[in-house]
Amino acid sequence: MIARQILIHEDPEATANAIAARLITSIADALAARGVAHVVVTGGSLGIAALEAVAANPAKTSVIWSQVHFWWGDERFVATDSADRNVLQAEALFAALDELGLDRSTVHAMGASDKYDTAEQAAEAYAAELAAEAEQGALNPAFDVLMLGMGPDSHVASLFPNHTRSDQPGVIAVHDSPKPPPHRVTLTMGTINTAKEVWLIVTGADKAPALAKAQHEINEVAVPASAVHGTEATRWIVDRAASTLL
Ligand SMILES: O=C1O[C@H](COP(=O)(O)O)[C@@H](O)[C@H](O)[C@H]1O
Repeated sequence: MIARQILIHEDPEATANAIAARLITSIADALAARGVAHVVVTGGSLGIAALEAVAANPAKTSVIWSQVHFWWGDERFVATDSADRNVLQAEALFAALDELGLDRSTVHAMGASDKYDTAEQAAEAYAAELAAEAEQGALNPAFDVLMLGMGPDSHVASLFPNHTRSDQPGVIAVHDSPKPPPHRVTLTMGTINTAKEVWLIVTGADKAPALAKAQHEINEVAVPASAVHGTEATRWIVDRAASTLL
C-alpha cells in the first residue's frame, strides 16, 4: 500500500486555503500532462470551504477550466433546489469559474429526487456517466485527485460505519443514512480507491478520535476512512485540532 502522508495546518481557514492551492497546482499538472483533468470533490463543511477558497485564489486563472471535469464522491438524494445538495452548496465556485471558461457539461452532478424516482436509478445513471468518460475497459475516468471529508463517525462520502456498502466498484444508493438526509448516492470504496491521489480533508476536535482510529487499523466496515487510499498518494490534510490524538 502507498504510504500515507499527514499534513497539519493551523486552523480550518489555513487548511481550506492549503487544499485550494494544492488542488489548483494538481489540476494544472494534470492538464500539462494529459490535456484533461478529472477531479472528485466533496461536500461537507471543509469540502465546500476548500472550493470557495479555490474561487478566491488568484492562481485559478492559470487553469484551462474548460478541460476540467468535476465529479462528486456522494450526493444527498433530494430535490435539485434543496440546500442539502452538495453541488448547490458548491455553486459559488462554479459561478466564479464560469467567467474563466468552465464548461458546465463537465460538472457531473449526481441525480436529484425530482429527476429520478429512486436513488438506485440516480446511482445507475451516474455509473453510466462515469463510464462514458472512461478509457476503454474501465468503469470510470482516471481521477487525478479525489477529495473526501470525514465525519466524526469516520464515514467518507456516504459510506457509513457498519452500513450499506458494496465489494464491487461502482455507484450505489444508501438509505437510512445515520446522518440526515437519509437517502443518498455514493461512489463505492472500490471506485474511490481507483483515484491516483486521495485527499482526506478533516478539521475539528470532534473528529480527532476518528482520525486517530483511521491511522491505527484498517477496517472498511467499522472505520470506512481507514480503508481509503490512492494508487499514487494518500494525503490526510488536517488542522491542528483534528490531529491532537495522533
Ligand atoms: O454528509 C456528508 O458528510 C461528510 C462530512 O461532512 P462534514 O460537514 O462533517 O465535513 C461529507 O464529506 C460528505 O460529502 C457529505 O455528504
